[in-house]
Amino acid sequence: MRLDVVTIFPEYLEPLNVSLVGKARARGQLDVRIHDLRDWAHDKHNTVDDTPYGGGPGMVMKPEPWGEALDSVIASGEGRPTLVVPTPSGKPFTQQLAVELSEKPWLVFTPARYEGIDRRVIEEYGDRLDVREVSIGDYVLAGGEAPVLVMVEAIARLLPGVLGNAESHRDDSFAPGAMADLLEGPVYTKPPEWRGRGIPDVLLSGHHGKIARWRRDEAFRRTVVNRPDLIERTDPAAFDKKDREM
Ligand SMILES: COc1ccc2nc(C(=O)O)sc2c1
Repeated sequence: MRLDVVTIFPEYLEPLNVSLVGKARARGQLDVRIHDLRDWAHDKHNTVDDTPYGGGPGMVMKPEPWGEALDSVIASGEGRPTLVVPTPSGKPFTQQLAVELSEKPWLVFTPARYEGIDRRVIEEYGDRLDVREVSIGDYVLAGGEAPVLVMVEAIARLLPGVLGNAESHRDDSFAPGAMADLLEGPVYTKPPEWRGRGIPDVLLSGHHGKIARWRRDEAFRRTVVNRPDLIERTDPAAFDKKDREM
């Protein structure tokens, strides 16, 4: 997968050089290119914003630098990328969307600052590309760079060979399957006792069926407490089937 990010804060994307994404880049599984939008702002001050038509607070990102930047990025690759536009007014970023985007050959992210990007940019590229306007959640941020980091991690970990243990996907919170809409349950590791706290006996029993059932029950319990909204979405039949397999 190729992945481009156009931003006025390239340094904000430094975390894409480390850990899971950094290793995937080093292995050649991910081709990440970060571009400074100001390289396409040609006035003396590399201006990328201006006052909003119709008045109102703040500034709006000008269409010209974005148009030149996106034309340049798109011309530098093969085929047509999917444009991912982080915006508070976008559709929710979900695990399902992460899976869908992880199957695309080329993503271009356009994190905004100020009050957002002139609407005509989205319309211009929406005429020829698959454009996804996406929000990572209902809270107020100052720009789209942090959402890009979140989305890239969620997407990159789904790429073949990026996560060491293929099994790791299976029990992810929100991953497809009988645990599809349950949160992950508690996890434990050595030492067997820590500050007087031990390990649940079932995890030491070696009985895989009982362990699997305990983990599912704990996931269910945590979901009821923290995300009761997900319980309605869980298919009881999948549970019964899973019970029979354990
Ligand atoms: C000005 O650019 C912004 C501002 C807030 C914001 N919030 C996002 C989110 O995903 O919630 S993307 C985004 C972009």
